[in-house]
Amino acid sequence: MFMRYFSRLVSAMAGPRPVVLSGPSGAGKSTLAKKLLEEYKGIFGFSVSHTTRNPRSGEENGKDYHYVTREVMQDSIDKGEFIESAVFSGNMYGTSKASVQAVKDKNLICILDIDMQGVRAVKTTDLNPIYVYIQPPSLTILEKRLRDRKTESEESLQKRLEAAQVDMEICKEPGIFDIIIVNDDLDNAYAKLKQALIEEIEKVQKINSS
Ligand SMILES: Nc1ncnc2c1ncn2[C@@H]1O[C@H](COP(=O)(O)OP(=O)(O)OP(=O)(O)O)[C@@H](O)[C@H]1O
Ligand SMILES: Nc1nc2c(ncn2[C@@H]2O[C@H](COP(=O)(O)O)[C@@H](O)[C@H]2O)c(=O)[nH]1
Repeated sequence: MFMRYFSRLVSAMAGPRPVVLSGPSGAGKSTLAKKLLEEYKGIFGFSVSHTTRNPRSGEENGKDYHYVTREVMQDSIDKGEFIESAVFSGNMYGTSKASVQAVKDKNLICILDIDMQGVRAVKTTDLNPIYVYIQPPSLTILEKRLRDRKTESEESLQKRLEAAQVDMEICKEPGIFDIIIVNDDLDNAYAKLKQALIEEIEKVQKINSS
């Protein structure tokens, strides 16, 4: 009885579990994250990563990413300011401790959109997220979606497709992801994502209404 009460208290104090969205570039992670943030205002918060890549048209510094130089990013990593960092398609990306803390401070479910190297690194921390893998229906469809997005040079596109093939093998490792969602029809994929996160969503809704 006491132990049950104690473990509930500890889990309430820890706040909601974060959610990691991973999967190949172009699989639909940011599309799905944006839908969660839009539908559940005051429930989810986005961990704004740092990157050395250039902003795409329409992206905002501090909202989509913190855009920094390699020197600034490396210096922050060396100072221990990052939970994890990785080089993806020739650019540096990383999750700062401050970005996650800013979301946690508001008692929101923190969404991390990170690559497979980031997943491996987060697994060595005490963040305890729900790991969701967003899978494209096929590599052919992934390539079409990436090309249609018109954000990548041919070189970047090829690097991303190569990484996608590796990712799609790794994601089969037992226990690495809590759920794999095939993003074929967007509405179906989004419904599955919400279902996977319902416990955490209800936890925050309860806190907000009390
Ligand atoms: N279910 C879907 N059906 C058709 N197009 C989709 C679907 N989901 C996402 N898209 C489109 O595919 C493209 C890639 O999606 P998105 O940018 O969300 O991928 P991502 O996984 O966040 O990629 P990255 O890792 O490069 O940031 C976008 O143009 C998006 O509008
Ligand atoms: N390990 C990390 N990966 C990250 C982070 N932020 C984004 N990403 C991943 O990078 C690729 C490419 O993103 P894009 O915006 O250039 O298309 C994608 O797979 C993201 O998930 C991070 O902080 N750490």
